[in-house]
Amino acid sequence: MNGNIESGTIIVFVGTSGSGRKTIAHQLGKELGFQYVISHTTRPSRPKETEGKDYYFTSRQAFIEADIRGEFIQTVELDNHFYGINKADVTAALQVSPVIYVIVNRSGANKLKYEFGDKAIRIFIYVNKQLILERLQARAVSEEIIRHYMDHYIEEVSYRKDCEHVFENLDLDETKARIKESILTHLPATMS
Ligand SMILES: Nc1ncnc2c1ncn2[C@@H]1O[C@H](COP(=O)(O)OP(=O)(O)OP(=O)(O)O)[C@@H](O)[C@H]1O
Ligand SMILES: Nc1nc2c(ncn2[C@@H]2O[C@H](COP(=O)(O)O)[C@@H](O)[C@H]2O)c(=O)[nH]1
Repeated sequence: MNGNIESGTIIVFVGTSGSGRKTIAHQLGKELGFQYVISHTTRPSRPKETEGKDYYFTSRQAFIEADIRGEFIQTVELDNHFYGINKADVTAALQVSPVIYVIVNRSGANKLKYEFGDKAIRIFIYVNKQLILERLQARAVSEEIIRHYMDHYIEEVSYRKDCEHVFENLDLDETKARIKESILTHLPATMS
């Protein structure tokens, strides 16, 4: 393992935005007792998002200053907004649970793989572009967010070849069951 990251397993949920990553990650995290590491972001919060639950929403200046102090394990800039995972949040989460999880894009997944090595398990979740569009429209998501998801689709979907496990999320319960089974293969039997 690189850097000073303590030993522990990190489940990295990655994939195409709108494919159901958050739904699956949080439901499995709750079921299996994994601790979530909340990202920090400079993007404005969206309807129904809560500070300290979905993200830590922060100003651009505060984010940059924290980055200069070396507080982030990884950062990315997407559509003029910064996102990052704070090292102290990772440390704190690992004190609560030996298995933690994050939801990030491909560059974040790459960096976490580099830092955690074999202890990072990348779970790639996707559905086809048309299905994402239909799901977003059914939820009356804004045109701006839909465009944001669609713009990054090709870049994100091509990352699946690099991940430890890949899942198409058609039936939610079935996908969750398959992901759970895969995750458990990486953990001691006492955790199942
Ligand atoms: N298998 C499924 N079938 C139908 N709808 C689903 C399925 N899985 C998740 N959804 C729904 O799709 C929507 C998007 O899911 P979610 O927010 O979990 O996606 P995401 O990939 O985390 O997206 P984001 O990029 O916003 O983080 C939610 O309304 C969720 O309830
Ligand atoms: N590399 C990182 N990616 C992150 C982080 N937090 C969230 N994300 C990913 O960014 C996109 C856009 O998110 P949105 O909430 O604005 O739609 C999505 O793929 C997230 O999973 C992070 O800390 N690092």
